[in-house]
Amino acid sequence: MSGRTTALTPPPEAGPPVRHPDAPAPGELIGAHYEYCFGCGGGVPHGLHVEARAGEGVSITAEFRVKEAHQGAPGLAHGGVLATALDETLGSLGWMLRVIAVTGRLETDYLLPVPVDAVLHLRAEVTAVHGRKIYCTATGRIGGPEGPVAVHAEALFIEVKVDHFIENGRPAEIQATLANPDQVKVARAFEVNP
Ligand SMILES: CCCCCCCCCCCCCC(=O)SCCNC(=O)CCNC(=O)[C@H](O)C(C)(C)COP(=O)(O)OP(=O)(O)OC[C@H]1O[C@@H](n2cnc3c(N)ncnc32)[C@H](O)[C@@H]1OP(=O)(O)O
Repeated sequence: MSGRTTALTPPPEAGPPVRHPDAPAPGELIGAHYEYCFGCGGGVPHGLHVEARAGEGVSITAEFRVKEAHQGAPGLAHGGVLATALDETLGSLGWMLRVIAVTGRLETDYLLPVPVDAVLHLRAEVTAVHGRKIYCTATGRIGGPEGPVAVHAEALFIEVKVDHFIENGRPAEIQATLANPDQVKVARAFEVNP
């Protein structure tokens, strides 16, 4: 890697993103990729429960309501939680490309404080792809989908195979995940064979 700016700037030979023909239709709700994901899983009581939908092109829209458990300062969302919401939305872009990808780099700008109970209206899109490297951006707005931008991120995701999780995850969770037909269905949706 040759420095921060370069890492988030696609090289000239990078190509435009291509929406996969089997990507979910615009507006379609994308379920949690893992029940115990802190960003989207329904099995995490204090999780973010980000709800993502397929967008136009290679984009995702999502919503996250800030709860009391997400505070950093009194009545305000913690910056790390907001970065998680951006990260989660960006991670869902894999559905549009039909690849599994993990965050390599995430750079976040915080423009406005986000109060508890506010809904963060998120939008992420892929800007370029180069080999396994997926360049993308995301914004989170408050006060409505067209409201002012409260947070903005530039990110680089790296495509991985399912082995990435099998080799690195804790065995108990990996075994439970692979024994769950719903989870296997999610993995198949990405055209990987667990
Ligand atoms: C069972 C089913 C499960 C389904 C689960 C769905 C999960 C979805 C989850 C979504 C949840 C939400 C999202 C989450 O929270 S994902 C969780 C947070 N992220 C991680 O845990 C990732 C941890 N990192 C790694 O595992 C490895 O470092 C990866 C896999 C990323 C790369 O290691 P790998 O050995 O594979 O590849 P490589 O090192 O040859 O690099 C390849 C290329 O990439 C470039 N590069 C690499 N890193 C960086 C960087 N930091 N900045 C700039 N560039 C970087 C590198 O220069 C090279 O470029 P080039 O030289 O080729 O030009």
